[in-house]
Amino acid sequence: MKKIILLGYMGCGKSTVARELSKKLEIPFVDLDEFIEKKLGLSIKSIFAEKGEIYFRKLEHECFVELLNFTEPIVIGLGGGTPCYANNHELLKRDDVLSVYLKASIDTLVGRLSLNKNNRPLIANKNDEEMKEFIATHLFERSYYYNQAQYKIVVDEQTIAQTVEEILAILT
Ligand SMILES: Nc1ncnc2c1ncn2[C@@H]1O[C@H](COP(=O)(O)OP(=O)(O)O)[C@@H](O)[C@H]1O
Ligand SMILES: O=C(O)C1=C[C@@H](OP(=O)(O)O)[C@@H](O)[C@H](O)C1
Ligand SMILES: [Mg+2]
Repeated sequence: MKKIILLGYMGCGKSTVARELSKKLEIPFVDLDEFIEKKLGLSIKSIFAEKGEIYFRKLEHECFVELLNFTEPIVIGLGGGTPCYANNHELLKRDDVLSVYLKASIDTLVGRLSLNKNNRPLIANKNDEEMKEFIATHLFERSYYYNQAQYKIVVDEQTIAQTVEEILAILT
């Protein structure tokens, strides 16, 4: 079985959907952010604050490559920025991976992230209005990279279970 990689903007549901998908498939789930946090013994928030974003991006690339070198089947939830740095988007096209972009609209993302921004250093200090403006621009800049995924699912009207089912349908 190929390694399954979920990508997309912060709040699109990568971590949540990847966890549920791994249960259904009975294969391990690794969240790239959690893998990095365990490796350093620091939260993503602390890595950004203490070491800076460039340091994080280098580490994120190394950890992504390390996960891709696992030989067993695995579901990987990327961080929102992963495909957009260090040519990581090229790795989404490998024959041994199945990459899926979970595409969410600006309104969906703002709705989810405004309740859930404290551990996301890029948006932690923004109010709802600033966040909408930021996400609109940022999503536009990042879309090129997200669209390098092999598959795309529009998740706005979907429950977590429905998104999982769509990914399972791709696999069959
Ligand atoms: N239909 C849905 N699909 C995925 N996540 C959803 C959905 N509805 C609400 N959520 C919530 O949105 C948040 C998505 O966060 P998360 O999985 O951490 O996203 P990401 O890892 O892409 O940043 C979670 O709190 C999750 O419970
Ligand atoms: O979009 C980004 O650049 C980031 C997304 C985060 O992951 P989630 O998409 O899981 O929130 C995390 O990797 C870090 O805060 C940076
Ligand atoms: Mg996540």
